[in-house]
Amino acid sequence: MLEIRNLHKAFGAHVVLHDVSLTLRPGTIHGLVGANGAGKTTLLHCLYGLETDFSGVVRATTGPALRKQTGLLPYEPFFYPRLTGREYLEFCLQARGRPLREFAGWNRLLELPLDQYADEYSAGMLKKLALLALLVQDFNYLILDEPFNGLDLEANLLLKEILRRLRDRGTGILLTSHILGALTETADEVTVLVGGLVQRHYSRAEFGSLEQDLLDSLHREKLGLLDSLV
Ligand SMILES: Nc1ncnc2c1ncn2[C@@H]1O[C@H](COP(=O)(O)OP(=O)(O)OP(=O)(O)O)[C@@H](O)[C@H]1O
Repeated sequence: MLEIRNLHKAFGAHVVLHDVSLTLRPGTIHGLVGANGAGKTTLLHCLYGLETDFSGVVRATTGPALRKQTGLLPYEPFFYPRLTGREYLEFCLQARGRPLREFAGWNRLLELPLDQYADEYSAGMLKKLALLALLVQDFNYLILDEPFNGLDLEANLLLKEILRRLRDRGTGILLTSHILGALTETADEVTVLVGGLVQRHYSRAEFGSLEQDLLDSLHREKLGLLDSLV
């Protein structure tokens, strides 16, 4: 299990995460939802060790160190423009000390032109390349920041199915999305972050009220704003 306990993170005087706790169990998909600026990416960065200046506990409760058994899809992955897709995948494997392998199986699904340079890829193709680099590595846990963003309809459907199958064979997946349907169709539980605080954890059985709660809080906020304007 990956555990975040009492995570507190500030940038200077700006407190971005207040005492956040959540767990990612093997064989589950855990969705993280929240408004722009709520702290989702910061939370993922603290979990993965890209931010280190925080208080609280982040750890894998069993097995090797968290980063050894976890793959991260950053919100904006970096690509060397003059590496081909295939070279990028090989680079990712080598950087992890993993043996090189054939990518054809997974790429029959994603259909990337692996021998073209990354700077010839569209934004959606780059997203697929970053996902492919994770899929070929068989991680125990995946942390995915907006994995559906920028993918075409077919790739969105495919990714949902891939995530469900990985979950079913034991992978723990923590993902953020602004597309509520993508979360409720795949996730087993959802955590709502508001202003860096966990507002509530929802189990799958509670997803019906999740949409209504989000709508209510949105409406309350917007109506309050409207009252002050008109
Ligand atoms: N390196 C940084 N320095 C200072 N402030 C930062 C830094 N990174 C993030 N922040 C601030 O932390 C807050 C949370 O940002 P974060 O990117 O975690 O939000 P988010 O929930 O992922 O938003 P979005 O949905 O827009 O991606 C924001 O107010 C942001 O301005």
